[in-house]
Amino acid sequence: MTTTSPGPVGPVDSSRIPRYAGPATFARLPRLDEVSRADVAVVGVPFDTGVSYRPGARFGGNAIREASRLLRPYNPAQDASPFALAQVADAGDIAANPFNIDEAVETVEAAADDLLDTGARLMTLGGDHTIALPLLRSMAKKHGPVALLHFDAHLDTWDTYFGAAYTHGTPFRRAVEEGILDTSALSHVGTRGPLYGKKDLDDDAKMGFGIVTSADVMRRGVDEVTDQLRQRIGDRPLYISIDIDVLDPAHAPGTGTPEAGGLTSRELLEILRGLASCNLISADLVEVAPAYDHAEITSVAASHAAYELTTIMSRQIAAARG
Ligand SMILES: N=C(N)NCCCC(=O)O
Ligand SMILES: [Zn+2]
Ligand SMILES: [Zn+2]
Repeated sequence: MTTTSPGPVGPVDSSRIPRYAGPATFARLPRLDEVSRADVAVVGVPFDTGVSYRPGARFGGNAIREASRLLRPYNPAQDASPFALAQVADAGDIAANPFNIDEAVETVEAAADDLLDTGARLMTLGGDHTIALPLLRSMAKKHGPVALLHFDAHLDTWDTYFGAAYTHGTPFRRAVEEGILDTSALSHVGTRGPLYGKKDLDDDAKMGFGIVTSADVMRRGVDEVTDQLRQRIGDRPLYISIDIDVLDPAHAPGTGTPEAGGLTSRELLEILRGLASCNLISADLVEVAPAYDHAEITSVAASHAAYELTTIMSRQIAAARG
């Protein structure tokens, strides 16, 4: 006897229920507890105790959910209906201790482990960049050391702040030290802005990172840059971490450590689309701080970036299923 599976539960139909009605989930998708399991779990991490300047990214995930109400089910840029190809669901938030960074890092890692154990890929909505470390630990337990594509104005490979090892400026140095990254495939994209000294760049290069600066994207163009990134990544398991401050403050004012001269949202979305053939195991999008936003500029851009990443993962899940 053959049983026909009902297929993925998609978003609320905005032609029947106005898109501004009801509590927000990412893209109006079902909650994880409303479906039996998810291929892609969108999960929030409301945590911002690791920031060095403006706080507020603890509210980022919910701001992105609110801004994502306008996402529609068909993605023409990738010719795909991501929420029909795979079950994407909103897994709610990981409750991380705001008064104890070490404990919060452990909580995020354990929660990510639990979600990965169900076979889901993660689309994590931050939160500040500290959370990339426990997420990468969890990825490495499942996949071994992973390739990293890091979109950010900042290197985030600094050593410590005020003696603290776990901060939003230090996750990738910790990750390299812990051996959880594949150091033959590490790239920063969108880097710019003043540093503490030239040594920041020397240290970063010694860790294995290649840099595509924000100015490189402008001079060389999206296609050439994306080709280069694809070649460096190959077919390795890839984790993408997007700090929304990779965008120019004109495109993302709502963030904690803004730097002038960044990418446009169009450039970011096009680079992401160009990575659709990579083996994307999970991704995060961090540092949206809605108190500094205007008219949801930042959270709309973030919701679209998360939509492209989700589309890439859904397509790959569907392709692997055959
Ligand atoms: N990860 C982000 N957004 N920023 C890191 C900036 C670290 C600093 O204050 O030098
Ligand atoms: Zn940054
Ligand atoms: Zn960052």
